[in-house]
Amino acid sequence: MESNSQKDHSNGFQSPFKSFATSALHVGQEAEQWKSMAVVPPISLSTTFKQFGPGEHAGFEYSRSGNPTRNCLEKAVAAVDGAKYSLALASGLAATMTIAHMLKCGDNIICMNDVYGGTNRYFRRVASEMGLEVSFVDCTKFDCLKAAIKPNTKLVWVETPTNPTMKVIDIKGCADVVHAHNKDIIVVVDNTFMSAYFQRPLALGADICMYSATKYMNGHSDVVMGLVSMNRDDLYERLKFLQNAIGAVPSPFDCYLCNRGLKTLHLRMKQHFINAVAVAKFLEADPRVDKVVFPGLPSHPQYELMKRQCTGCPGMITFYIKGDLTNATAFLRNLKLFALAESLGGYESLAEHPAIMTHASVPEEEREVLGIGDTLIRLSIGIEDVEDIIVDLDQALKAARDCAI
Ligand SMILES: Cc1ncc(COP(=O)(O)O)c(C=O)c1O
Ligand SMILES: N[C@@H](CC[Se]C[C@H](N)C(=O)O)C(=O)O
Repeated sequence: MESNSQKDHSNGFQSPFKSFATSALHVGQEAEQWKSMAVVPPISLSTTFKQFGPGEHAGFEYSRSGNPTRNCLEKAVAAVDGAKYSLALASGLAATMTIAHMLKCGDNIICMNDVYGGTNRYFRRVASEMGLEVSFVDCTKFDCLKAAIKPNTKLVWVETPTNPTMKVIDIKGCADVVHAHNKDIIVVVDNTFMSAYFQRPLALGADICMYSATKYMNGHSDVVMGLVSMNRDDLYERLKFLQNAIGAVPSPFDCYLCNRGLKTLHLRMKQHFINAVAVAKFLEADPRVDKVVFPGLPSHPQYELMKRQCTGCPGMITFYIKGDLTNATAFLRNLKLFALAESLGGYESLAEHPAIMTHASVPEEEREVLGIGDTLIRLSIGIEDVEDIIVDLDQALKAARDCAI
């Protein structure tokens, strides 16, 4: 992260990370690593690799344990995360599961009380069933976090901004609280919403930076993948072992695609940011909208924190439409340019209803407490022409209002 004096004063966020694009394009992609001198890493589909003698090989033995195309991706991701190491897994949830396998029966995990529905479901209905103890805590409040740490706490899991209510967690503050208590507690940040371009959790004190690469990191809605980056040698050794021992690895073709997607991450994120600010301003000024939650607007309660810990803001906007479920449904049904679909972070605009779709797995009472109600709509603003995005939202809001008349 650049120092305060190097801030980009045009928008108040931190300056972009130095040589981000150059690293994304070149680290791990050296043509010299291939006999063919291929400039674009080849897709290495072979499941196995010939050995010179038993146990004597050229760096690869079996594709689950290590794959040349996956290596290229992992090196590029480590570089853009400012990390020493990165590992690719079969999905974001496979990454979560692999991280959870570092713990043992009876260990405690503190998880931010507002996280992606599938993460909540994994911790509550899978990890808990296997003997891990999980406490859901509001990590935006350091007092609550501090009070929740127990002698058996081994891992703290936060997501920022949270999916879908966009609460922002102070990563450095959180890591400081946890590590002051016990430096061995592993702080994991789910960086899916921000991508490596806008936020570097490791530089802020986190031990592991994790992604659903299905989203912005790949950015083309055509790959399901997870990524984990870290600096600590011990964490890398353990996770590399688990990557192979559990075996939730991505295919070489998916690694190729994600590696390619990463090459335009900086360009995509800049456009997502520009488009999202315009859309958030449009929605905020619209009388058919009750409330907009977008961390890139001064109206967001943690806007100052966002500017302190991020270099910008992605295309994720949550808003509460006026009316009830009928209006929310009419809005979503009438969108034309936006697809009504789960997922986010692709080049195309998507809209969804978290209570019915992505967060249906969160118990209803918890959803209510978190504000994931009938009128909450989540948008993933794509990189189309922003005027067209706004025209589409405007006509769908009109249809939503008219359906109540
Ligand atoms: C913030 C966040 N983390 C993790 C996941 C899980 O990722 P995946 O779908 O790639 O398993 C998702 C979405 O599914 C998500 O939105
Ligand atoms: N993280 C994505 C994925 C959505 Se939910 C997927 C599926 N229905 C499930 O329950 O696992 C998002 O859009 O937030």
